[in-house]
Amino acid sequence: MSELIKNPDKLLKLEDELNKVIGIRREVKESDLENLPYLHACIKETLRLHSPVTLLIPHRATETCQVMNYTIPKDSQILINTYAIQRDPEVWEDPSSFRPERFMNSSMDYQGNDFRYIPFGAGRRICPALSFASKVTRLVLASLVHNFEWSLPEGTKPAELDMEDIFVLVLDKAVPLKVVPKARLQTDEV
Ligand code: HEM
Repeated sequence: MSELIKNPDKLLKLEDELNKVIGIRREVKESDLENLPYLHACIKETLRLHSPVTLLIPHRATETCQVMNYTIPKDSQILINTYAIQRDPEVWEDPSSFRPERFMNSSMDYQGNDFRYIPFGAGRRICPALSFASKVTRLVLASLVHNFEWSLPEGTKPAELDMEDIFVLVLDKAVPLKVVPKARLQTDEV
């Protein structure tokens, strides 16, 4: 929500997709998700920039192994810095910008097959809730954007939003987002 409020053109694009696919007379359903590629791209881009588990869960090398030119001794503790990987300028164009479009018409997904993008980890210890989390985050974001118009409290400009992250157990927003909702659906369901 913070990135969308900060980038009103992206929010408009998402509202537009929701209006076209669902219309403004009913709420979003789980079965709509497969027809909302821009929504999915917004979630992927958010997980790239603001991956909650920035160093994955610590892993251990069960045997000495070679990774590129590095020898990893048996029993080393391994931390994978997804925060750095997913903002690496050698891999990502304009890495600090919120650009969901980079995931449109792209086969890159978060299933752990592409080490440039691993917000849920990879391999045997990949997040077991990947599929659940992917659906719930899309459903919640779609419902928030589809059911309400969002604006900032008077006097706050999108460009001034504080986007600093804070590292606790997972990465969180240092300054909570304050927004004002206004119902937009023309239905009695909300
Ligand atoms: C967007 C939401 C989520 C993200 C980005 C996420 C990400 C991750 C990551 C990066 C790992 C570590 C993988 C690794 O070290 O290779 C992990 C592990 C795990 N996640 Fe998630 N997760 C999310 C939601 C959830 C939810 C909702 C649950 C539970 C209902 C959950 C349960 C777990 C568990 C139990 C593990 C440990 C798996 C193991 O070590 O074998 N996650 N998750």
